[in-house]
Amino acid sequence: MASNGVDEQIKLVEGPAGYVLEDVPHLSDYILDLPTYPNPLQSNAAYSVVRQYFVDEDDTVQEKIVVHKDSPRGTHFRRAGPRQKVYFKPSDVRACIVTCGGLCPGLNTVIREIVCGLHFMYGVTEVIGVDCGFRGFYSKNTVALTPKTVSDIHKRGGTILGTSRGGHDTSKIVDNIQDREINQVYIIGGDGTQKGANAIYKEIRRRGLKVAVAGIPKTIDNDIPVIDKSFGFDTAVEEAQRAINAAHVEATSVENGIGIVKLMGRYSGFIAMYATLASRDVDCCLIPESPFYLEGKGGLYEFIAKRLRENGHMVIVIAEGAGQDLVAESIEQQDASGNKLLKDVGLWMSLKIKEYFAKHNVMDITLKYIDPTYMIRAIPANASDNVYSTLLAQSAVHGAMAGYTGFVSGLVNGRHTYIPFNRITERQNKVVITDRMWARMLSSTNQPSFMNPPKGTTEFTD
Ligand SMILES: Nc1ncnc2c1ncn2[C@@H]1O[C@H](COP(=O)(O)OP(=O)(O)OP(=O)(O)O)[C@@H](O)[C@H]1O
Ligand SMILES: O=P(O)(O)OC[C@H]1O[C@](O)(CO)[C@@H](O)[C@@H]1O
Ligand SMILES: [Mg+2]
Repeated sequence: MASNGVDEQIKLVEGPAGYVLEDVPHLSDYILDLPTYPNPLQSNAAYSVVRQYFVDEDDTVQEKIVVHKDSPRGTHFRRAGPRQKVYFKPSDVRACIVTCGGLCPGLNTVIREIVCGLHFMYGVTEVIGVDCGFRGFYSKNTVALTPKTVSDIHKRGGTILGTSRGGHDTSKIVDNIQDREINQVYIIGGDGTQKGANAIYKEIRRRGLKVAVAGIPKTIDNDIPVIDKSFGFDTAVEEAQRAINAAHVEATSVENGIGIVKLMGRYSGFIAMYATLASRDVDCCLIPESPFYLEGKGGLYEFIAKRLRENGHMVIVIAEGAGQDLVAESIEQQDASGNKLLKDVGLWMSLKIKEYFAKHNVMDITLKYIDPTYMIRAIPANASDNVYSTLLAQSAVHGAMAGYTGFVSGLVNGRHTYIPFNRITERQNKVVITDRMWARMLSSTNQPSFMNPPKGTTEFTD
């Protein structure tokens, strides 16, 4: 095994033909002579009939599956799933679960399936929930979680544990983990949360504790890299259809009707792009990754006037992070986690359009602005996200029981894997506007590319 020796977390294993495994840490990397136990699943009636239920230690999943005949084999991740041996005696396990960051459909499903997976697959009975995010470790009481208490929570939106932004104090959190004799920590949250989880893992390792830290990436914006998509994303896109439909009905019911829908997406426009593609009623989709301008040739005002003349109505979907540089602002504000607080670009754009059409006497318009922001994330997961969340949770449980730590459970090319924290926190996933998906979206709306703002007009102001 080759380790780069720079960061104890990065474990690289190289093989023939350019094969690289970006492996995840294991408790045995820093604690010697750990005892192992046979996996209780071997005698579980549901699983023992499955041939090859246990994952081979050497199974890995390739990151890039489109290759040429001479391509190197490239990066791989460890395949998730149950191992023959586990590193925890079930009766010794004391697990905890925490949810942090914004809400996302499926959070309760993940909580439920960690509790039920630990209980029914491994016979673990001690699972506690941390109240209200990271700060709950040191400022709140915990709640006992049993299969009974979580049995129907997947039907509810939100998180039964509560969530928060800010309040991450690594040493206080790890002190608390130590004091409560917790030895498995399941951390559900987005990019910020997983950075926090990484810090917790590193501190636990520095103290030499036998505590497995497993992350389950959560982001409604789909902005976590490497993984195929995040749980809850499908549900959010589906719910966004209701707002787009409403905007379309409003716009088509009047002369020169314009419906504007603002959707979530702080830095990444995935929800807006997929919701637009799914709907086919959208005339223009604006996302943070693709700057646009209002005035002049090729600008938004010109396009709106053209569409209204052609069709008599139009629908615009705008991601909340789009066009932020257009919205005049003096003081930049942040939330408790340090995330930039955004201006309401949907409202701003609605006012600008109304003002422009009135001032220039272009035509009489009727504009309705719909902001379903929190409605698309405060709902229970749909069927597909429920199944997906279940498998992510079960993978995390299998990984922690097998002694892996410092990892997130994630889907890569349709297979469940364990990915080291650093790989998902080092950058954000964004819509690549030179990729085919954005081109498909453009061809569905036939909107301007906004690539060539006319000279003389201020590029990003009106
Ligand atoms: N770099 C960091 N190191 C340690 N903790 C962090 C870091 N960034 C954020 N956190 C903590 O993680 C938690 C959640 O962070 P944040 O509010 O940014 O949400 P998130 O996990 O990114 O989810 P989302 O943005 O999808 O809603 C907060 O408690 C915050 O203090
Ligand atoms: O208002 P809150 O709860 O901070 O959450 C808003 C943010 O959360 C996100 O959904 C990410 O989870 C962003 O798209 C959005 O800007
Ligand atoms: Mg975030």
